[in-house]
Amino acid sequence: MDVYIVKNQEELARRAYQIMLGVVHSKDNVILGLATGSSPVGVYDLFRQNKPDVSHVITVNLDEYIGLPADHQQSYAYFMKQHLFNHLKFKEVHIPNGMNPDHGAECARYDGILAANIPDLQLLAADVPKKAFTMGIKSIMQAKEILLIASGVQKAQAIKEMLEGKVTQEMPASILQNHPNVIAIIDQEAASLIDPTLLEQNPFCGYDKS
Ligand SMILES: N[C@@H]1[C@@H](O)[C@H](O)[C@@H](COP(=O)(O)O)O[C@@H]1O
Repeated sequence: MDVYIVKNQEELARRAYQIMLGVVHSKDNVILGLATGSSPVGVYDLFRQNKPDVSHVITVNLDEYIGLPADHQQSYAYFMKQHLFNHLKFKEVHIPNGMNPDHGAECARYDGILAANIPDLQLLAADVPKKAFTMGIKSIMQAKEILLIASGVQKAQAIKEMLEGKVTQEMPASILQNHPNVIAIIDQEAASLIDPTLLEQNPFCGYDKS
């Protein structure tokens, strides 16, 4: 895993955008796996501002709440439209259909697994469903390249465990230790608990002091 530590969320978004743009420009058919949540918002802002040609790019989102239609403001489909899909013309965009009553069929269709194991789901608003369709770890591990971004002190313990701990289901991101092509961009707050000797010993670790 190549780990880059950057100053703040703005720098993180800039670096992540550059890497994604490199992938977008690298060939005629590109498939991007995309997430929602707060982490990629700055990256999507840069896509909207710069409007690169993505007419050859297919996107596949990670997840969707079961029971929410795509036009519901809490749905991930709505989030993606607001932040990205209403502003750039992709070749195709794919998000699990939260309204498919046949969950097995929807999982099969999306090559994912039923009932997302999202640890903080109970912290979400009461009107948000407790279950989601999500891409499985196996599918994620089949990606040719994985870009992980993390910012803020609230991610520090998870980042430490992901990099330093053993590979375990309790810390799903730890499995990325076994993927051959991962770039992690982490801001200083999220990197604050990483053992400094790990950073010194790892030739792939970069530390951006700018
Ligand atoms: N559906 C999204 C996920 O795709 C995302 O990985 C997660 C992380 O959110 P954050 O970046 O806010 O930590 O949020 C939601 O659950």
